[in-house]
Amino acid sequence: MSFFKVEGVSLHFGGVRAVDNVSFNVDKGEIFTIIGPNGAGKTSIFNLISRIYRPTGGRLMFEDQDITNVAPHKIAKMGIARTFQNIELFENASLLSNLLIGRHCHSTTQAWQEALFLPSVKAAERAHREKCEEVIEFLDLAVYRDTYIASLPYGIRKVTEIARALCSEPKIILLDEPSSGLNVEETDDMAFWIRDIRSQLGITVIMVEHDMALVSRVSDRVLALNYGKVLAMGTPAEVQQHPDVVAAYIGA
Ligand SMILES: Nc1ncnc2c1ncn2[C@@H]1O[C@H](COP(=O)(O)OP(=O)(O)OP(=O)(O)O)[C@@H](O)[C@H]1O
Repeated sequence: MSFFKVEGVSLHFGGVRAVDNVSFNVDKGEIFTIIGPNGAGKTSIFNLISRIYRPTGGRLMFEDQDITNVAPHKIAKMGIARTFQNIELFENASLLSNLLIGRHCHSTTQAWQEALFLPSVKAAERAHREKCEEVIEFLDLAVYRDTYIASLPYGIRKVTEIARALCSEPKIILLDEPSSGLNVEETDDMAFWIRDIRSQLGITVIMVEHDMALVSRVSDRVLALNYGKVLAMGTPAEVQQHPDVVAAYIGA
């Protein structure tokens, strides 16, 4: 069984080929990173996987199921969660409230049951809170649990976004530039979190990242894109030394 597969996927915006016939596989438990100069098509691939965009051609397979036409909310329910390049949290809510929102794809109770506050609703609520507390503990966020997002330092917000994605208990987490805006020490911590997400939680990581030191430290394999096309794929060292990749970055 192949875990996650992108097969000949394209995305065109008018005349712009943001993604042009791209194929790759990601194995279960892998840390797979997509790199490329600005405008290479990295975010477009994330938006295709999370179904924000519908591909112009090709298909996406997850655990041998064709997910090309699955609705975005169902993608989350199937076990694919993501973070965004520009943090997307509710600023005027506590860290814990933001995580509880991240659990909503697991909600099985109906509005009428919630209105009556039935025992099943109380049990579900307790389970949601327990999961959030587990994630808070895992990412060392307990001290910030009740703090409003607006009052949190940027680095903690980045970790909170990851926490929110983890609360949905994903099989794959898509991290869009996890180190952007972080200082050296915070980037160092981020490398540990990324590796722990894989090693301790068994979650597969697909990441878009510009910081090549971080890419080399954590990635099993790297895919390099330019102008929507695959330039190279392999270990971080193989891809970094690939002449087409070197040329793309020098020309960028
Ligand atoms: N909604 C859109 N409408 C039109 N063109 C778009 C749209 N989204 C992306 N593009 C174009 O598609 C190409 C790929 O963009 P994308 O954002 O995927 O690149 P990227 O590799 O993520 O870049 P960056 O590193 O700057 O975030 C670019 O030429 C971009 O201008």
